[in-house]
Amino acid sequence: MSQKQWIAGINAVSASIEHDAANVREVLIEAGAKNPRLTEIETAARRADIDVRRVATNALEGVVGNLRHQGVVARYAAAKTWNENELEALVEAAQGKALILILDGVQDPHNLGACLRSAAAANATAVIIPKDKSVQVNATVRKTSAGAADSIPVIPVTNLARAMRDLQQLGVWIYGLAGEAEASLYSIDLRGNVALALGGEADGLRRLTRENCDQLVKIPMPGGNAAGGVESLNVSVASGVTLFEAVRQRG
Ligand SMILES: C[S@@+](CC[C@H](N)C(=O)[O-])C[C@H]1O[C@@H](n2cnc3c(N)ncnc32)[C@H](O)[C@@H]1O
Repeated sequence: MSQKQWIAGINAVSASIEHDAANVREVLIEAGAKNPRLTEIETAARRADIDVRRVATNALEGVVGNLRHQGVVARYAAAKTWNENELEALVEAAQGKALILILDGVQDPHNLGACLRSAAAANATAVIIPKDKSVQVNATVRKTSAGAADSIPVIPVTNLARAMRDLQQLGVWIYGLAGEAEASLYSIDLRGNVALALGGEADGLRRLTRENCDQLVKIPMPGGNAAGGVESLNVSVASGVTLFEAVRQRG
């Protein structure tokens, strides 16, 4: 069953109309707004047979709260939601080339959105997030992901350690990304069934997650601490670097 979600902002709404009009149920535009891009959205929505209404600003805020809406929001029938029972079929369908991103406790919706965008661009199989202690896919994540939140399977799991063991049973090798690891990302083979586990902004990989990885690897930072006082990369940057090393190796 699909879920109704609101998306906000000029780029997000126009992209949804352009790429996925069938799932856009309704567009609300701020009454009296003069921005020509809003008029373009109105025209595109009407052309795609989507209901469009001009409404007061507080009606827009009523549906998306504090999210920056730039005068336009859309009610979107989001893509299918996934659950952990579907992981096995996804891994099997990848035919020995599953590429899974595990995000252990990412809190910032912009970071999760950026990770999903990179994962979709890398043609990853799925992204796994814990149901607890992690931001879930919400309107901000959807907006930041530029549509990826609805194109890549995002699987919230109740027990991340158990999901990792299930993946290992399916023949998936799990690499944990940790700045203090001995081995370098560039020394490992990422061509088979692999999962890449990254930690949240403040705490990194939790102990149990770390213990369930087959190997920990680092992204070498030549400047490191000495150069700019930087101890680690942002989780979305680290995800992008790691996913695209896998893409490079897979040719
Ligand atoms: C902002 S960092 C977390 C920093 C956190 N204070 C810690 O102690 O790990 C978020 C995640 O990005 C990944 N990461 C960041 N820099 C990395 C590096 N140089 N090598 C490997 N992973 C890195 C790790 O998975 C980390 O948990």
